[in-house]
Amino acid sequence: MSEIKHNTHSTDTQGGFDLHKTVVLVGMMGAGKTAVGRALAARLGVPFLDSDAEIESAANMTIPEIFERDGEPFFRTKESQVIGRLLDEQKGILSTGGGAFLQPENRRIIAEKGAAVWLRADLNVLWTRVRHKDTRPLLRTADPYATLKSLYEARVPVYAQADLTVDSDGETSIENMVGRVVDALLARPDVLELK
Ligand SMILES: Nc1ncnc2c1ncn2[C@@H]1O[C@H](COP(=O)(O)OP(=O)(O)OP(=O)(O)O)[C@@H](O)[C@H]1O
Ligand SMILES: O=C(O)C1=C[C@@H](O)[C@@H](O)[C@H](O)C1
Ligand SMILES: [Mg+2]
Repeated sequence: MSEIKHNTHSTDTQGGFDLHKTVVLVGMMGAGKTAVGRALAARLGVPFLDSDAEIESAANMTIPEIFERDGEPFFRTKESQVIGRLLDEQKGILSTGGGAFLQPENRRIIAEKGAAVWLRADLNVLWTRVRHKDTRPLLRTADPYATLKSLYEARVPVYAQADLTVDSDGETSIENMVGRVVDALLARPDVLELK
């Protein structure tokens, strides 16, 4: 009987991975930075960090509460501090908030200490993922779709400055996205290698 040969693919890896720098997930609200980031960290066996979650637990408030009480500029300052600290503390997967990569100083520190991966998704896909949730203060407007669209148009050229882009279409499961990100990262041996 002939032996069945498998392609060498991220999903077949059993020997583990060597992560050389923190992978920083960037992209719009609903891109899957948190959901894909958590599953990616589990796949690679590395810590998962989320700047939004860190800010919420440090403040003991939700992001909408922080925006309401202290304002967006305060949140952005905290976000930069948290991203800087997390990049210094340990290597892992760092999911950022949707606006984090817009700040030039954040892009500089991410480029210096990590590798940025843009999780790209079409506007309509993002909208279906965020429309029923009230957890994004920037979308608390009279026309949240129009707000999402204008943020999308303004931000896409900035996200495109990430080191790598991984596309998510409407049908892509979170596990599939993890496979796509792993494959993209393995093409960058300065970031990720098989053991
Ligand atoms: N590829 C995917 N397939 C199916 N569902 C997804 C996918 N990516 C994300 N989702 C779902 O979309 C919703 C938003 O995802 P998530 O919270 O990870 O986005 P985010 O990029 O972290 O957004 P934010 O910038 O607001 O933190 C979640 O319910 C998540 O499970
Ligand atoms: O896109 C944004 O600017 C934001 C996205 C979320 O992750 C949070 O960081 C906050 O709601 C702001
Ligand atoms: Mg998130």
